Amino acid sequence: MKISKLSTYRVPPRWMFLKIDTDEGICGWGEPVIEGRARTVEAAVHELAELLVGRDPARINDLWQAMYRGGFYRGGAVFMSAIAGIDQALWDIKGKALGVPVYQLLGGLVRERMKIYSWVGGDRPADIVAGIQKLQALGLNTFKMNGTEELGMLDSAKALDAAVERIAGIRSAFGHDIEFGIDFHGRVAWPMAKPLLRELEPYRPLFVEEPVLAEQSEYYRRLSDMTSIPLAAGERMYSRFEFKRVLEHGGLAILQPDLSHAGGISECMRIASMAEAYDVALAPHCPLGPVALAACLQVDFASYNAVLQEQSMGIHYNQGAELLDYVHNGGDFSMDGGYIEPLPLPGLGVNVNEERVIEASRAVQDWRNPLWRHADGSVAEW
Ligand SMILES: O=C(O)[C@H](O)[C@@H](O)[C@@H](O)[C@H](O)CO
Ligand SMILES: [Mg+2]
Repeated sequence: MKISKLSTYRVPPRWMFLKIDTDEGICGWGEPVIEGRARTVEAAVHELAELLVGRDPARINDLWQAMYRGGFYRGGAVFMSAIAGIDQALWDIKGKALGVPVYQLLGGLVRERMKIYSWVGGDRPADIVAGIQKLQALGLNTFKMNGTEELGMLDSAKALDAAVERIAGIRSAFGHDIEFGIDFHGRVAWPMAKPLLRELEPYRPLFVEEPVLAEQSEYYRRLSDMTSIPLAAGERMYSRFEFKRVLEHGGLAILQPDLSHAGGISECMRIASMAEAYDVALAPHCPLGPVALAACLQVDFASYNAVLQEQSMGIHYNQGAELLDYVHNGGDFSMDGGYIEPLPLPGLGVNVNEERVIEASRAVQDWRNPLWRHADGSVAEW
């Protein structure tokens, strides 16, 4: 079998799908994208195609190494997202060619179902209690929300009180019948991370995500030493070579690699087992589409330390299309009771509605995250 063509489709809400065709009629799908930089990743995918067309798609490891090492420069969000989507599609082809779900090729199931969580509250966290009540009706009991709005490097007690009162309100509404993670989303700088974590301690969130920005990861250990709240990060780290340093330095209880940013299934399986060696849990990041989620689930079902899976159903970013709009087998992604079962179809387990993808790609707008500014006019972390 030989790779014959790579086609990319940027589609609403802010995703990109990659289709890899082969000379034997089997195709594979991937989801290479950096939210807000889809065209840049698209260019990277088509540059990498020069290494792939004419090659045997079964040789995933060699193709991965050639893409990663072959261009001298390596790593980073754009390049590793391009590799990630290509890797997903190669695993999809392999599974389809052998007639098995990818998790079978990764050693088989370690669990019967995978716990999922949903976003509530939007960019500026609001109406969280109502959001949780709506999803509780669907049987979900684990959620995530932004912890703050814009927050200055040195902000007021009032700003901290607003963040804490929001969380206190959740606990008074639901007690411990639900669990939730709080995403600091890179908005909290080192000077504010310590006081905010301390004030949130009594409400026992399941985790706090990106307590400081990934480029400040040397603080994870110091923050972890001063709080009992499990700290999580990983969506803005892009290979095992970055995760290695964070694991050695310590501080993170949960790694959140993104299957569409951190080199794909091949790389995230390696990151998962590195984390397990340090007794660190895995909770793949996935605010994206169905192919990215399917790739996450293949890793989740083959990784002992996978504990929680993000998915984008109802997320505030999904304007113009929803998680399952581009697939024929949406029923396989049932989340009743807050769990997903192994996807039954061979490959990644997604039956992509190609006609719908092509049609949607014709009228796509470029998505951009907002540029926030503080009251003094300086740029604020979004
Ligand atoms: O935890 C999450 O889902 C992420 O922080 C998410 O909000 C961002 O990755 C967003 O997709 C960037 O455009
Ligand atoms: Mg996050």
